[in-house]
Amino acid sequence: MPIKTTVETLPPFPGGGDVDIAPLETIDLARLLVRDPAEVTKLLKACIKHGFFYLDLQTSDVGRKIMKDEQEVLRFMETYFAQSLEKKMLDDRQSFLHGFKPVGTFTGAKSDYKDCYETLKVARAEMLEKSRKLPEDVKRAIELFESFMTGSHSINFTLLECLSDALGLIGANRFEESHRDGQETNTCLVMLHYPKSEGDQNLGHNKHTDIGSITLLFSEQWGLQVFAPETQTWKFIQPRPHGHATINVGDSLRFLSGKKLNSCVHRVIPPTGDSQLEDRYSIAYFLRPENDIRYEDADGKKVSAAQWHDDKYIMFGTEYDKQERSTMLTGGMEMILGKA
Ligand SMILES: O=C(O)CCC(=O)C(=O)O
Ligand SMILES: [Fe+2]
Repeated sequence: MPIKTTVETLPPFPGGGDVDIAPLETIDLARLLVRDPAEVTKLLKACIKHGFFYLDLQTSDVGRKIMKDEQEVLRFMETYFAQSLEKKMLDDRQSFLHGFKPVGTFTGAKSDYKDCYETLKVARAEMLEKSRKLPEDVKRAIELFESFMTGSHSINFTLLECLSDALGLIGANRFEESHRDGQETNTCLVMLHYPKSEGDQNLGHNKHTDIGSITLLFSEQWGLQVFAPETQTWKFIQPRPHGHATINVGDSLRFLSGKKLNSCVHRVIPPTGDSQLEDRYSIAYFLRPENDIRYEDADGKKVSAAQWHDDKYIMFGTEYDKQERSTMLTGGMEMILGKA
């Protein structure tokens, strides 16, 4: 019997008082796997309206397997990130796609702050070829990473196929055709750690839309917020551990859909205010299109997926006021949703 997530078992809000929670839809993976027409329509609606939803993983084998792997990846992360900065910096490849990134590389969740998270990235291509360049700790747990990333990829691909069906796309216009196996891509796994910290100049993860097509996100802890157009305020996403992933549409899928699908503007801030009172961990699998695929960006300019990826990462590190003057950070969504 699958364990069902109930409201009673969900983690309470650590900030105390009332919390404004984003009303996200829940989509059932098992129903999508059999292409249940009502569930496929529900998926499309969620991707048009908010571009953010929960995916129930409890009802299918692939879902239950990924939940099990996720627990092991979290244990891996606790051990990995507990190492000294000096040791982790050995995995820094000065890359947006591979290896370690220290805290403070990008702008933070408020002006004058830098980000408050470190990451370890594993690109799908390097995992598939079991590259010698992979971080040593990842190599030692290669079976886990292979299983987790294969499962994540197949779940995201199911979503992609269902969205192509729902939009009636055929032939080369189907989304799968811009995400073909064997083509160069920036698809990757990112493990994020927000270290416990108090009163310094680092805060959360600045507002943004995701670069790629579909993000499969796991976090058991509070901190993730979405900008709600109906109230023009930030709302927290209720973490739903042991049962659900959070999915969001990224810029690339929005652009590939001719801007029919929407992506959500989101950020991470400590639920207790200005300081991160506990270590927070999250895991994101970013499905991205082939590097050579071209689409029209938020300003109507033709750009390749690889260029959008690199330019957006550069924007993540650019000063606040320059970010505010560009449509890049939020993929043009602020023109639709309102300014976050
Ligand atoms: O840490 C999180 O929950 C979200 C991270 C995120 O939005 C991202 O890495 O794009
Ligand atoms: Fe994100």
